[in-house]
Amino acid sequence: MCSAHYTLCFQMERKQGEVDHLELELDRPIPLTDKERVMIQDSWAKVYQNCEDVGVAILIRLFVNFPSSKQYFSQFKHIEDTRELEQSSQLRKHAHRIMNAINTLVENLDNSEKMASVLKLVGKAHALRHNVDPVYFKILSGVILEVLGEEFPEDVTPAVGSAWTKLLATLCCSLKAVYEEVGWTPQSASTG
Ligand code: HEM
Repeated sequence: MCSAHYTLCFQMERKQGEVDHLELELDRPIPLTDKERVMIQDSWAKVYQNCEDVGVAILIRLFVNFPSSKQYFSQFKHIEDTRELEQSSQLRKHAHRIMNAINTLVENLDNSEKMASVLKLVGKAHALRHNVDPVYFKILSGVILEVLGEEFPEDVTPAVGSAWTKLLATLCCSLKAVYEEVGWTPQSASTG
């Protein structure tokens, strides 16, 4: 159900070949090289200067292209108007939280213990408190790659994009491992 749903969502946006490719890329964590760490940190410095706008743009893209991802947010799950969504304080707060968490990961690319502890907290909160299907982390990762590539074409070159794909694969795989550790099952989710 998980991966079928994911594929279905992505078919709205992408060609099947690209879906398979991205799904595969996000499915296995590959260690970053030193050069890739620098590429991520340099490009993130630019992105983080526009933290609020980029965070909101990412979430708007997620919620407009994949409306089922809104189901978890009590305050805007029924809102369809993009401008109204943009004004939602719950959305803006979550955008801020995501950007902060990514910032901590980027600042600690060479500290795997710190990265694991951040991702453990995020995974536990989403599995146990918010009951979010982990498929949405992959969907969000695809959206992040897309928005960064479009908004920062000079900084996010294909090589930089591929370094980011590796980092997001680590994020998705670590969160999946936390979900497994806490015994989350698709049946327990309300995927409405
Ligand atoms: C990189 C991915 C993400 C990060 C770093 C992140 C981060 C966070 C953090 C730090 C919180 C507060 C945690 C807490 O309740 O203690 C939070 C809350 C939440 N997140 Fe995420 N999140 C991510 C992706 C998602 C996705 C994909 C969804 C669902 C589609 C989601 C749904 C929620 C919901 C429903 C809440 C509670 C919101 C509220 O109470 O206002 N998150 N997130």
